[in-house]
Amino acid sequence: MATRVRPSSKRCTVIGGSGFLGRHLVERLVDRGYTVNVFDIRQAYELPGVTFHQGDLCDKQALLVALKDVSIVFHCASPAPGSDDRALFQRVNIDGTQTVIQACHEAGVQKLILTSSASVVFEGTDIKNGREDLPYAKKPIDYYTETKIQQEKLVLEACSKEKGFLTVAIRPHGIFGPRDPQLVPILVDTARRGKMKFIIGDGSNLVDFTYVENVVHGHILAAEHLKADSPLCGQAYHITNDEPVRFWDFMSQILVGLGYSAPRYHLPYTLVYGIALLLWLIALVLRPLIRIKPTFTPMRVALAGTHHYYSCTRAKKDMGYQPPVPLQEAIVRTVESYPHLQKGA
Ligand SMILES: NC(=O)C1=CN([C@@H]2O[C@H](COP(=O)(O)OP(=O)(O)OC[C@H]3O[C@@H](n4cnc5c(N)ncnc54)[C@H](O)[C@@H]3O)[C@@H](O)[C@H]2O)C=CC1
Ligand SMILES: CC(C)=CCC[C@@H](C)[C@H]1CC[C@H]2C3=C(CC[C@]12C)[C@@]1(C)CCC(=O)C[C@@H]1CC3
Repeated sequence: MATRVRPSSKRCTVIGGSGFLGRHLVERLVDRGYTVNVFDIRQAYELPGVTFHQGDLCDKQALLVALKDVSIVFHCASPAPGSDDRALFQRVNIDGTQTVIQACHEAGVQKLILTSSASVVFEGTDIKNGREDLPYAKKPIDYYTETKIQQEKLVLEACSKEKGFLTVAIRPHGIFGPRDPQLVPILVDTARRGKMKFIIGDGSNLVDFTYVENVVHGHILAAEHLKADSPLCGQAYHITNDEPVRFWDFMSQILVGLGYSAPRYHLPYTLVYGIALLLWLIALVLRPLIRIKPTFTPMRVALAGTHHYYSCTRAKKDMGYQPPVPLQEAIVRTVESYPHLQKGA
């Protein structure tokens, strides 16, 4: 009689492993002696010891090939948050995550670690030291967040000790670091277009920005602590730098580090939010004729002008999380990693 071989606990697949976070995660897993498969719609790099599987996570048959003999799956794929394609978010983040769960069951995967987002509780108003038991946002700030909420619920509800399938969700916030295609490049682009002169509000709002290696550390700790008798099963965990910083101080440090001027002039939050909302509506109405992408979307204004920082107490208690890279060192490493974005480069 054929017996099913239990996959090694150090064989894993990273869905979204070609992305910013995914690639850092893959590199760290390889360093720690894991055998890694990457599943992604694109192959962005090559790495010895890593097997790439190119495919769409909505395609179960393609996924099953990448999940063969694997015990841990990290799911960190998502369309870019800036997209306004609602159907794409629904297809990938909700339907696709259902497909991932189904494929994990069929392939005999034991653990699924989802990259969620701390924004699942954010409605555009202040959150100070928010804990994981805050309710999900009733009015999420965009389609991305709306589908991240549904995605997290699907993954956490799928956790079943009886079936031997354990799940956990990691909620990072404002990830930054080398190779990030989003935060620093958008910031520099805005500065180069002369639009980084203004501070929205009084500039005292505190926000979490999380260095990518700390986010990776949180994912690996979660995978290694997730056991049938552990408190992690079916739970969500904030993973941040645990050093809330003034949003505008953080942005200014990056800008000045790259040779640009820090924003100086204050504008009232409600005025900027109102203008951003108006521009967004105009862009929506004109969409059949012309595609306009405003720099200051209501979502970015809300993120730039409110307090939103989160407590990591649960992750510290249940998995011994401490951010290995402090914020100041993380900023220095990040600035040094973008010589091509320096002013005048
Ligand atoms: N960047 C940030 O500040 C934050 C990100 N997150 C979450 O972290 C995760 C990773 O984000 P990033 O690395 O920043 O994004 P990224 O855009 O760099 O990486 C996402 C990867 O998913 C892949 N992908 C997209 N659709 C796919 C599909 N249908 N099938 C297979 N692969 C697909 C992309 O090709 C890409 O390589 C996402 O789930 C995101 O929601 C959460 C909080 C903050
Ligand atoms: C005002 C201005 C032009 C700022 C530029 C920086 C922004 C692009 C980032 C500041 C906070 C970031 C952030 C995210 C994306 C990039 C920023 C808006 C997320 C929306 C990415 C996806 C998430 O899950 C939550 C993040 C919150 C913070």
